[in-house]
Amino acid sequence: MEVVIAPGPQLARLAADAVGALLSRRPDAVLGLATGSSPLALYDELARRHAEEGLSFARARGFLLDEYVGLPADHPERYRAVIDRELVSRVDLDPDAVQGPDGTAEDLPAACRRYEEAIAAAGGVDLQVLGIGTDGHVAFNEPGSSLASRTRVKTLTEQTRQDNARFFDGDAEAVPQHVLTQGLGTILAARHLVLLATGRAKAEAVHHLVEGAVSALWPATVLQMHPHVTVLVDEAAASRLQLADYYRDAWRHKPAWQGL
Ligand SMILES: N[C@@H]1[C@@H](O)[C@H](O)[C@@H](COP(=O)(O)O)O[C@@H]1O
Repeated sequence: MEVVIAPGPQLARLAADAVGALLSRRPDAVLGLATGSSPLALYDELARRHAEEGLSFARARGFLLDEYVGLPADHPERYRAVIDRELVSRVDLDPDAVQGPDGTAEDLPAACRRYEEAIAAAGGVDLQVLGIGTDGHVAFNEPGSSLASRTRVKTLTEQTRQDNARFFDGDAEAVPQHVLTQGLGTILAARHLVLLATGRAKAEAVHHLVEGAVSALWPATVLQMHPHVTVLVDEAAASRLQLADYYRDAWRHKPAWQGL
C-alpha cells in the first residue's frame, strides 16, 4: 500500500496522472468509477485534461461501484446520474460504455449477478477509484461486510445515511435504506485501487485502512490484502497515521521511473 500525503489539488492531479498513464497504455481500459465528494476534484481534473490536453476516453469503459435502491430513474442523486453529470458528460466517454448496478430492478439479486458477469465480460476493472466512509466503508460495504463479498444488496448504517443526507436536502430519512454495491471481493479483483480521502472526518477511517488490523468492523482494511493500492490523503485525513513520517519519506525518495 502506497500512502501519499499531499494537498488536495495535488492528490487530484496524481490520481489523474494514474488514469492518464493507463489510458495511454491501454485506450480501451476499464475504469472503476466512484461517487461521493472525494473523487470530484479528480473528475474536474480529468475534464480539464480532456478539454485542454486532449486526454481521450473514447474507447474506455466504466463501471460504477454502487447504486441506491428504489430511486426513480430521473432522480438527480442516483449514482448513475451523478457520474453522468460529474464525468461522462464532460469527457468523450461513451455513456453506453458505462454501467452501474440497476437499483430499479425488480429482481435485485439477479441484477447483482448480471453486474458481476458484465464486469467479468469486460475483462475486469483496470483502475478503481475509491473514497472511504467515516465508518470505514468502501463503496457501500458497511461494517460487518464479508471480506469476500460480491455485488449484492446492503442496508446502510444510520451514520452513512446521516453522512449522505447533504445530497438529499439534509434529510437523512430521504436517503434510501438499501443499496446495491460491489462487494469487497469484487473491488479486490480490480488491478489498481486508487483511494482518495480528505478532511479530518476521514482520519480515523484512514488510520484503520492503512495501519489497523484487517477486520469486517473497518471494511476498508481488506485493501491491505491487495498488491497495488495507492492511498492519496491530505494532511487532515493523514493526521492519525502513526507512520506518517515514513510515508512522507518514502514518497520523497520514490524512484522517478516507478510511477503510481
Ligand atoms: N457510496 C459512497 C462511497 O463510494 C464513498 O466513498 C463514501 C464517502 O463519500 P464522500 O467521498 O462523499 O465522503 O460514501 C458514499 O456513501
